[in-house]
Amino acid sequence: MFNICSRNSITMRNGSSSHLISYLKLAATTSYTLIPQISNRRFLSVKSSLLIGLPSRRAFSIVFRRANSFQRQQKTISSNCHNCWRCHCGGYNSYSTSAKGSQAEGDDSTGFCINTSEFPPEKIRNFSIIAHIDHGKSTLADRLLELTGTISKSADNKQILDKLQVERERGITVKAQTASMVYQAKDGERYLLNLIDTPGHVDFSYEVSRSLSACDGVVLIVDANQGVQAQTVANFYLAFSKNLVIIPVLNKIDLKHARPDVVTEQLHGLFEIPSESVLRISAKMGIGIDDVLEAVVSRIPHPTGNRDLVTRALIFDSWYDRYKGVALLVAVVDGHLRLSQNITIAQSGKSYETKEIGVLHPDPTPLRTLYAGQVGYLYCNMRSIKEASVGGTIHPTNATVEILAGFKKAKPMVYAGVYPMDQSEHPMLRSALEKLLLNDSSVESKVESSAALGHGWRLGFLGVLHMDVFNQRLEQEYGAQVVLTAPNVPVKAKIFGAKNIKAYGGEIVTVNNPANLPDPVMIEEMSEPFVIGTIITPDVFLGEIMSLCMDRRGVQRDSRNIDSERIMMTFKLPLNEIVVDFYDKLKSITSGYASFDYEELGYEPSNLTIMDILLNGDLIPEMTSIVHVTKAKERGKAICARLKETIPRHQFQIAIQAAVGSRIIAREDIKALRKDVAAKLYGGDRTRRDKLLKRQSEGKKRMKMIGRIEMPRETFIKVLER
Ligand SMILES: Nc1nc2c(ncn2[C@@H]2O[C@H](COP(=O)(O)OP(=O)(O)OP(=O)(O)O)[C@@H](O)[C@H]2O)c(=O)[nH]1
Repeated sequence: MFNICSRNSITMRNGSSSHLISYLKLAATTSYTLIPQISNRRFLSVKSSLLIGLPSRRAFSIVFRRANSFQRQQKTISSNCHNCWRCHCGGYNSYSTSAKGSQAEGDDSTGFCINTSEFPPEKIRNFSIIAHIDHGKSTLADRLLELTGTISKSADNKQILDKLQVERERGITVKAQTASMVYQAKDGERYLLNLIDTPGHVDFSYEVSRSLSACDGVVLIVDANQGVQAQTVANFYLAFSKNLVIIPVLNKIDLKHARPDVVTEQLHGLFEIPSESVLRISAKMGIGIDDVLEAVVSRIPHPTGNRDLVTRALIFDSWYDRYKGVALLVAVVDGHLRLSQNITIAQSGKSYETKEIGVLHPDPTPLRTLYAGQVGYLYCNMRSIKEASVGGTIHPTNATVEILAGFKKAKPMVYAGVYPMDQSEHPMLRSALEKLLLNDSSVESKVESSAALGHGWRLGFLGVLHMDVFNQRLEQEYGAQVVLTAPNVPVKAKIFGAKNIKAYGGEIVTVNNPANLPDPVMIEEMSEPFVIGTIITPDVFLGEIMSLCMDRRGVQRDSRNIDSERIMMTFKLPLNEIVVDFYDKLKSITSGYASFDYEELGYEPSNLTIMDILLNGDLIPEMTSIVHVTKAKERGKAICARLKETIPRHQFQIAIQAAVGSRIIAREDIKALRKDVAAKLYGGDRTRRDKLLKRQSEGKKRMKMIGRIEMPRETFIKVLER
């Protein structure tokens, strides 16, 4: 009997059940028994659509067989196949075939029935793929998975590891993904390769830096056409600073305009990478992929852990499963992690029993043990997100171990308020946020409330794209409709006067919400965050880029040619000036040829001021912002004009004002709705008409003094939304 170890789950993720149907048909017409790799629930949820077109009741038995066999797998793992994660039989059968069903029984030639205990640290390689955005990381990951037989070859394999809907829609990776695969190297040995595909955009660099902690080397991809870009530089130095082995790879050599020699020269000039160590591949066409695998095996060192020591595992990611609770992604450093083992998280001191343990292959694939050097996931009935600490050390309960170095906490660059559309949805939004925050540990959250928007949260993100993606994930994955307020960067205020310092709990107050800024009379000095921005561009755009940066209060630090046409410039820029639309502007003036990346420089004193918005003299705290003195007028005018467009006309005139202290710096008026009170007059004395008009204008004056400005919630949202 054969098991058909298909890549069904991948087919499902792509939104098509056609492959699965064909396997089922195959199973129905032959004597095969299908034991697919996807979870019970997903399988059963698509059951009805799978049954369409299947010939007999046999199809039913296949479906139910799957459900039963999965449960059996949890309970009985036979001695035949202790750690069989490849064929997923859980010890139920000794041998299996590939998805093509072409293997004969007992044929182990492509590595079926893998026992993870076979792979001591020397036979393991943990590596990440890093690159500038769109240089081909996920495409290379697809080819590596195909070549190692982890997934079956198919034209449908496009960015398999980009699992989130937002990633598929935007075509970018936002979440690092892990996949384990087995590779038969040219030296005749079989290696367990744990690959982590990382995001390229600077806003997700925390994902990259966390992933690198579980790796011993990286594959640095550079597009052979575009050459070195800003994030290539940032990623290179990140890997370099962590002492990781770097395998430089030029991708897209199939492109007509590829310039592999020029790009190799760039790598040599910028990073002193020897030209002969640079691999040339085309991930799309599948050229040179085995060279990458060979380089991974031969150049990247194996993990240094020891199986005989007390277990220590580093938690480097987590996510939430609706049915199983919190999943932890771990890198086992020493010893081993077993099913039904009592473990403790050193940082929290809390203990659990492991309920499921496995590897991502690339879908969660249960097994019994994870050994030193291996990377996998575990469920341990953890329900609360507060218990899961990314960067934490797992050890056996009752053992004492040295805690592993964790991660620096991510420093949010941009803050925004998140409120439910309707306050009745507050509990639902809270639960959605908790789950998503578990999945994205770089987001900071704090409860806050606003008179206009009710109870909500102030969230800190690594950038505006990060904020957008988070918002989209809240909507798509949790159905939460939220109001996102305009993003702002944090500022620091230095307070003076012992009494004030005591009241604010310190001399320096970090303000994430402009409405919470201490009274300006108490502030001695304000500082804002600065960054070092790196721009790589063809030199013809030099002039426009210089004026854009200067307009954004930038100061040039450095400039150097990276080849005969391209230049790399660095600027010191205030984060506030680049956070929203700088990159878009840069792309538009350079027709998309420039790339931009930045790194934090810290806070520096700056001439900042607080700008209030008043409606008929009343302060609207939600609209308060902190701006540079030189930009206040421009910003004030823009906000007043936007408010004028969105506030509906009232019976009385509305003055919209932007003020810095007591000085009004911008003003717009919304004219009153005019009722023709003299309409019913037919002739008569002129004084009768004047009297009516005078009474009307007095009424309006009174209304203006006591009348509330009706700002429908939607109006508020429109102005606050970016
Ligand atoms: N011609 C050609 N195109 C390629 C090659 N590799 C990738 N691409 C294309 O480049 C685009 C980006 O590829 P991805 O694999 O998504 O790039 P990425 O680096 O993972 O992107 P992010 O995750 O967003 O940073 C896709 O349209 C791919 O089809 C290649 O070798 N040749």
